[in-house]
This record gives sequence, C-alpha cells and structure tokens, in this order.
Amino acid sequence: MAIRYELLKTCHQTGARLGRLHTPHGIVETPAFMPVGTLATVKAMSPEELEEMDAQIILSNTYHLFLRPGHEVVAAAGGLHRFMHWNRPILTDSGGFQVFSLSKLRHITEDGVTFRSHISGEPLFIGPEKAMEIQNALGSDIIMAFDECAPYPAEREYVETSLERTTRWAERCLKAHKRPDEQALFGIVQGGVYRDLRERSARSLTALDFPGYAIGGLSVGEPKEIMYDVLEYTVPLLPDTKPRYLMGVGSPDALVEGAVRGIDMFDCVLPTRIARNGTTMTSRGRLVVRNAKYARDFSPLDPACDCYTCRNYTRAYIRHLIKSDEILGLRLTTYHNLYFLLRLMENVRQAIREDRLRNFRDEFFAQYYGQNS
Ligand SMILES: CNc1nc2cc3c(=O)[nH]c(N)nc3c(CCN)c2[nH]1
Repeated sequence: MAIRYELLKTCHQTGARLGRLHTPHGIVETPAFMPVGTLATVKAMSPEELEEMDAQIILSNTYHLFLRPGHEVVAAAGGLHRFMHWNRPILTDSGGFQVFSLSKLRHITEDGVTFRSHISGEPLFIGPEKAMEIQNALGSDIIMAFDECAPYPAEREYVETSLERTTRWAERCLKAHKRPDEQALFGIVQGGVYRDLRERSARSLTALDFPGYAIGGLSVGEPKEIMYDVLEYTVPLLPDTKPRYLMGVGSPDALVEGAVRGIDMFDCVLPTRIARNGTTMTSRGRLVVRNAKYARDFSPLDPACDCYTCRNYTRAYIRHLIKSDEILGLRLTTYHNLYFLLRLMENVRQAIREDRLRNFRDEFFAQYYGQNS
C-alpha cells in the first residue's frame, strides 16, 4: 500500500477527524494544509524554510511540469523529490483543472483534452493515460485522477455529462497507473452543486476503491454557503477509513469550516499569491502591509505570531520592501502567510484532540473577522 490513513479521533463537537497519513516520504498529521509548489517550488521559499515552518506535504502540478521542464527531465533527475530537494511527501494534481484555467483553444473529447501550451502555443494533449504517465514519472506520493472540474455555474446536463466522463476517466487512470504500491491514486468527486449528481459521482468512485478521495468542482466561484452544503451531503458518502481532500481551499474560514465537515487535506495558492502583493493574514484579519498607515509602524505583522518574519522585521520595513519591489519583501510575507495557515491547522488538530473545535472556530472567527460569527 502506498499510503495508510490512521483515523485517530473524531471530534465530539463536530464531524472533524484527527488522523495520520503514512506515506513513503513520511507522516502527515491531518487535517493538513498543503502549500502549493506548482513549478516544483513553493514560490520564494526554500525547502529548508518549509521544513522549518513544519510544512508536512506540498503540492505540485502535472500540467506545468509537463510543459516545462518536461516530466522526462524530472524523471532523469531521479524524480520530483530529488529534483527539488524536498524529502517529505508530495501530492501532484492531474492537470485537468490547470488545462481549463490556463490554456486556450482547449477541446474535450472522450480521449482527453487537446489544448495549446500557454507558454509556447504548441498543440498538446493530456488524457487519463498521459496524466498517469507524467505523475508516475514525477514520483509524487499521492497522484490525482484526470478529471474535468465543471465550471460554476453550469447547466445540470453539462455537469452530468462531465461527471460521467470523469468517472470513465477515473477507471482508465486505475488501469494506466504503473506504480500503485508507491504512489496512491486519489479519485476526484465531481457533480457541481447538484446533490443527486454528487451522490452518483461519489458512489461510482467509492465502488472503484481508491486509497483516498478528493472533492473537486468547488472553490470555483460558488458562494461559500453552497460549498459547505455540498460538503455536508458529499463527505458522508466517502469511506471514513480513507483521507478526504478538498481541492483548492482555502481561506482561513474555509479551512476551519472544511475541517468541521470532515475534510482532512486542503491546498490553496491564496497564502503565497496574496503575499506577493503585500497582503498578509494575521490573527486579527488581513493586513495589507503596503498601506501608508504602516509607514512608521515598527511592530511585527502579527504581534501574536512567533514566525521568523514576525520575530525579526517590522511592518514599516516590510512595507518599504514591498513598495520597492524588493525580493526579500515577498519572501517575508510568504513565510508569514504559510506559517499562519500551518499554525492554524495545528490549532485545529489540537482543538479536535480536546473536543472543542466548535469553540475554537467561534473564538478564531471573532478575532479574525472581528465579529461574533
Ligand atoms: C482554487 N479552486 C480550485 N478548485 C479546484 C477544483 C479542482 C478539481 O475539481 N479537480 C482538480 N484536479 N483540481 C482542482 C483544483 C486545483 C487544486 N490545486 C481546484 N482549485
């Protein structure tokens, strides 16, 4: 078995679970947030800095690495872990979502997706077999089935046709996957915001007995309340002995609300992306450090944070760096944002251990969103 999920405890206040995901490159305490390292690097962070902040697992992308430098190059380096000098677990996404969000002139058929590279414009193709070939070459610990993430909003008929094809693609992935003992293949539940379609997708995929399941097709512009509703009726359809991964999520509130609803793994570009324009997450909400009011503010980004950035630098200095487009600026804000979300997940795990996740959520939201939610 490539991975083993150990369910340690279920919070008595909520449906949240405390777990341990055993992988060939180490153990992941769940619920866990996965920093996104799309091009084989978590932008602006070194692997040592990621270890220092206790990032347990990171995500990388099939689509991007297929285009550049090419999965054959990564395989020649001995795989993604060796190539990027990261010895902890890696999850790779399968490319479906990225093709739709990045490339032009794409065309879906039963075989897969033809598209033009967003870098060179050359015509390319990815389908289930190609997505398995690339991820097998990358050597990530967890690989994702090739799927279509239906847009939001989308007609029920479109979502239904899409999920049926995604299920057929999932079967082809299971057949094409060459290294099931070393790399765990997760199925991805689709079905948009339609309850009966979500149930159909979940039932078809759980019948194929994947080692883990992702919930896809969310965090694509739908209101958060709708996302939470979809989780309420989809998560219970997934086996509680397997890990559940909510793709593309998310903001602090969505991470906590997702954990409350039984999600074990999350990924999102938010902390790294907003850091690059000087937006930071603090225990009292977002702080846009480039704002003029911080020009002479010599306090840390977050007085309640003990990260490298908050122990050594001030808002005024970081504002100066960001305004000056200095590389250290986005390094310091990235370090802090990732540290903030990783600590948030650590606090969520502790709250589950103590059966008080609902209280933790209310206290955290009151501070972060400044109102009693
Ligand atoms: C930002 N929101 C978001 N929604 C996603 C849905 C899928 C999804 O439905 N399928 C796949 N394969 N990836 C998704 C991703 C990329 C996760 N890194 C999503 N990201």
